[in-house]
Amino acid sequence: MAILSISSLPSTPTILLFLKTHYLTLLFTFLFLRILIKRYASPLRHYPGPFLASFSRLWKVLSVASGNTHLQHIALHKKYGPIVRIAPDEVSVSSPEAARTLLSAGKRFFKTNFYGVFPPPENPDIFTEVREDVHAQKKRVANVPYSMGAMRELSPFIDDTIELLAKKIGQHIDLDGDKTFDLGDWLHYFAFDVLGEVAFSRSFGFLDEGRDVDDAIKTIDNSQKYNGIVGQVPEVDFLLRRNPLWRFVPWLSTKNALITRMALEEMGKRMPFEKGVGVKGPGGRQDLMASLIEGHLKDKGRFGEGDVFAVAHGAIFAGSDSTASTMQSFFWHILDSAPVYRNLLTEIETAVKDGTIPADGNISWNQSQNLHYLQACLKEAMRVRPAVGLNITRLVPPEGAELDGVFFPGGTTIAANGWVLHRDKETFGEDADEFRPERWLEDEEKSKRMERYMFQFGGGSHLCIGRNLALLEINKVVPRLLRDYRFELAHPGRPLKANASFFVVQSGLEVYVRRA
Ligand code: HEM
Repeated sequence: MAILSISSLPSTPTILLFLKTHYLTLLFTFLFLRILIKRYASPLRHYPGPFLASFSRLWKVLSVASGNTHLQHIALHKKYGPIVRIAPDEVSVSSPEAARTLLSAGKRFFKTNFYGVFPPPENPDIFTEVREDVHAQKKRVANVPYSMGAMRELSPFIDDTIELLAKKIGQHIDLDGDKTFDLGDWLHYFAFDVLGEVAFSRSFGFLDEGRDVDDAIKTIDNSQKYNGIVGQVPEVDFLLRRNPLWRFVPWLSTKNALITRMALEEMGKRMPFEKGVGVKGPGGRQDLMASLIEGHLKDKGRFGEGDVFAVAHGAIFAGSDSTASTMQSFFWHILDSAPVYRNLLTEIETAVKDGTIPADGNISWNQSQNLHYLQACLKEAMRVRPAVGLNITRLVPPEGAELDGVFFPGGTTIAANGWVLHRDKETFGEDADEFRPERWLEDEEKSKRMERYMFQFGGGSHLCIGRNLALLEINKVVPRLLRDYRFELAHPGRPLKANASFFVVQSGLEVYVRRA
């Protein structure tokens, strides 16, 4: 047997010379091999999808950066079927049954690192906390102020905000009646001001000033764009926002943003928490911050001071664009369809005549629940245009798991997109792509089944904590506006502009408005 002597090995300078002269060939060979391994050595290799996605997460980054990832996912599933590979280790599923299992509490499909990119990085809140046990502890405290009972206590402050919105619409009619009115913007201001009242017993002043005060909406939207894109490659966050050098770039700091400032100011006013004095909002109001502080005082170890700030701050981030987007979708759809708008107005007018809802002033949650066609329109708007446009993602537990009869290996990321799930024909009917509120009123059993597969608020242990608040304010403001005003799209047939960053941020809901 020939023995290789040390002297026959290439010397270091020879290796360096080889690397220097062939580095490009080596680089391309390495990249080519990497592509082959990622694409073919993966247990997900059998699933179809875009070529780029089979070996790189770049497809996801580009998709989110385009702002159209929701529409791209609908198209992907139409082209490739129910399971599509959207990254080397990630598939998107279109089956609502699979999504139900994926989001079910106790099935151990935990959140991916995508969520960890959302601020504040130093103290995760309920949305961003990916450690399931820590999340459960925090959510137990935060669930209290978000219950429907607690929300209804705050109802008078939502009523005041509705009054202000109605007044502003009235002023527009008196001064500029023949000009268009951007209903979408005003609904956004409304959602923001409600959150200020609910969280801190203070209005943010958006409706008062009729503008995006301190560019708060813009700041959130820009932050969401960053979170959405970088969330696809979360490790990049350590080079950017989590990079200690980042905080020395003053214009990138969000410390001075209106919401952060207000949350910190309110916390400051109610300190020191230990004494339990002054914990409530002005006038002794039990607002979100007061409840969170009380939760902290009960168990400081599990719900720290940082959590009080993070959860209150997170409410504004998670609750404003989402609620605004939902109301914008609702109004656009009902105004885009003359028969739907006519039916809705007939229902409202009849309800006023028979006393189901009052002829003036605000409408209560219970009264609104009796407007069945309105409820159907709302569900249908949340079905065809859910406010979350990016994928909800979860990791398959290490031992692997089955979703709707298909086994996925441990560590696979599973993505589910509401825009895709809500278009499932088996569940919602052959015309699932269309906005048709009547589908909710045809058959009680069918309606219950559809309800089971609605994901506009997520599901399981991560079900949206703010859904009671969002539904309460929507159910109060929408029938009030429909009763008191008549709207007409300024650009009939023109779709809303929509950009999915995490929520679908929409614009272009311009209307003509007059008194009813
Ligand atoms: C119509 C309005 C809203 C919609 C459509 C909506 C939608 C959602 C969805 C789909 C999720 C699940 C995300 C996931 O698992 O990846 C979620 C979670 C969450 N939402 Fe909402 N949301 C709305 C309003 C609100 C409001 C008003 C607040 C707070 C004031 C809020 C706070 C949260 C929080 C904190 C979470 C994280 C819950 C958890 O992981 O346990 N949301 N929301």
